[in-house]
Amino acid sequence: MAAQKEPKKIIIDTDPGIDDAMAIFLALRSPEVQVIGLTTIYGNVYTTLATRNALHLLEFAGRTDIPVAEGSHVTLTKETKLHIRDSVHGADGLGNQNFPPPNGKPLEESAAAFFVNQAKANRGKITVVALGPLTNIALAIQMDPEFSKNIGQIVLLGGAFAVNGSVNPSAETNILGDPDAADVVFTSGADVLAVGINVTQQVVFTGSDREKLASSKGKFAQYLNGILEVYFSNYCKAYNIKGIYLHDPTALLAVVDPSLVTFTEGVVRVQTNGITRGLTILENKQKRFGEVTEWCNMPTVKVAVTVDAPRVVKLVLDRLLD
Ligand SMILES: O=c1[nH]cnc2c1ncn2[C@@H]1O[C@H](CO)[C@@H](O)[C@H]1O
Repeated sequence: MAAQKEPKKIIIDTDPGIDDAMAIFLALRSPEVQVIGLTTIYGNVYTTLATRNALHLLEFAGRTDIPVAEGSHVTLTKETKLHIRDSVHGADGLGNQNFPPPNGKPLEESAAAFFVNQAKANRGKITVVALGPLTNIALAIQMDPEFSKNIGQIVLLGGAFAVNGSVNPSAETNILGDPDAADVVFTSGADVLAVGINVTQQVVFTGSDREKLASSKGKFAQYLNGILEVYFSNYCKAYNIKGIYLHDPTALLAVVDPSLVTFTEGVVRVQTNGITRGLTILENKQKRFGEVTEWCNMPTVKVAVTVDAPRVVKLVLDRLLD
């Protein structure tokens, strides 16, 4: 028998968030990964609520052994006017289900310090799965010049490569949340895989998939079926579809099983101002430009280009139904 591979140590940077909750439960149900911490960030909700929801989700899962480190309340440039997506996720971020407040507390350590210290203690062994704006990771990069070398990989849900954004035609939600932080992360030299909505919008979880959750007796399936109501109704209004895009779960599963996506490689820069603020531009190498550009001599990243959508949906159901 082949030797059992050691699970990948992951830290999930999250703004829970309905599809974040789905991704977190998938991680907890996947033997291929070991969740060593959650870090929180604003995005779908404000950071304080993200922390509360992260603690709540771990308590629901019976996994209070996993620490939560609270992240930044402001963007990298200290902006406080944040883009919060509570219309998509409900005012509480978790589908307006009136869950009780958690008993636990976050660590004293900030999310950025947690990243720096964990990466130092486990050189090259940690994968960050980033499901919200990239402020905490940019702060870790600024805090420790060795961080981008110490961290194993950063798999992030973000960007809209050559397709319209999700907030406006140019920008995807997480990148628009903190475009300056995203540009720092993309140009940091770390091993980055960006899973953008050009890929995740191919992964549709339909009403009949949701019915499978509803008829399952599993506690995760039941919980998710409840919080998904708000998410489905927003997608019906926004995209006129009877299904939802599995953004965060796809990024998480790309870590669990890297063969689910294919990727290309190149330099990515982020527009940080103007009407296209939040736009992610990948240099596709089809042309050697005659002049010096903002993409020249920058480290490359991986950008997902295809996904095996049926296999992602099947894996989601396999892991969540029982
Ligand atoms: O319809 C939407 N509009 C804005 N943000 C969304 C929507 N659906 C999900 N997300 C949130 O934004 C990221 C994907 O761009 C995901 O992290 C998800 O939690």
